[in-house]
Amino acid sequence: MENIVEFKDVHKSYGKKEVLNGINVSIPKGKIVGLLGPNGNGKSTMIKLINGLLNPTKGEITINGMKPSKETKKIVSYLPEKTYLNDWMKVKDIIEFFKDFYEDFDVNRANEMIKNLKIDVNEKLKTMSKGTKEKVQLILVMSRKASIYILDEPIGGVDPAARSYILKTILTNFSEDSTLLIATHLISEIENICDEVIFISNGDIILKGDVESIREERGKSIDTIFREEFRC
Ligand SMILES: Nc1ncnc2c1ncn2[C@@H]1O[C@H](COP(=O)(O)OP(=O)(O)OP(=O)(O)O)[C@@H](O)[C@H]1O
Repeated sequence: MENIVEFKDVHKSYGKKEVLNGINVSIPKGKIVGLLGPNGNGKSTMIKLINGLLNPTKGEITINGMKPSKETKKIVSYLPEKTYLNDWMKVKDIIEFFKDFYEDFDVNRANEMIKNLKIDVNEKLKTMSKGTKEKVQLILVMSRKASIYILDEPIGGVDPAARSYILKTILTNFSEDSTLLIATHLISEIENICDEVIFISNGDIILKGDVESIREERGKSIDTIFREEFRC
């Protein structure tokens, strides 16, 4: 199976603190992959490394065979944990901004989702609730025709009804030759859309595999396995 992202012996330290301890993992093309782990275990660090926002202390990361660079940014659609958008912008201005900035941005797809979620295009991000802001950002990211979508905690602030709509929308828009990597704590919500899961614990990958096979082998849901593995 072809892989879109590969981590080869990737270490990452912040000062003296090592937070990734030599990660070897690959993300296959065409799959929806859940990156799961408790707070502070290295999920965002892995995602920032893929996006070239951080450099590994040791080891190598490739996306479609290329190191993270300007070229790889063209094929990666990334939803960061914290917004980088200007608060004073209206939804319609942000859509224009994305249209100008990304060649692969599908305005019609964005407008349709905005309409279905009853978001006012004249509202500024500044005055929106946390959940609505999250919805807007997710819509923008999912409206690109990218090779890989990377979502860092995308639906934490969104109410359950909108969550189902959003997950459904992700699936509807998802083309079979693209890949989705989703880091989240909301495992029960996403386990039914994931093909594969990766568990990260203290900077090590402790479980990786096909969701169906893991469930069958252990006779438990991914959510239950997670709760057992990371019991406080
Ligand atoms: N800029 C930084 N400087 C120092 N330490 C950092 C920095 N960023 C992250 N860390 C530390 O690295 C570890 C991993 O953090 P990371 O954000 O990757 O975890 P996470 O699994 O994404 O957590 P969460 O689920 O809470 O977002 C944590 O102990 C965190 O405190």
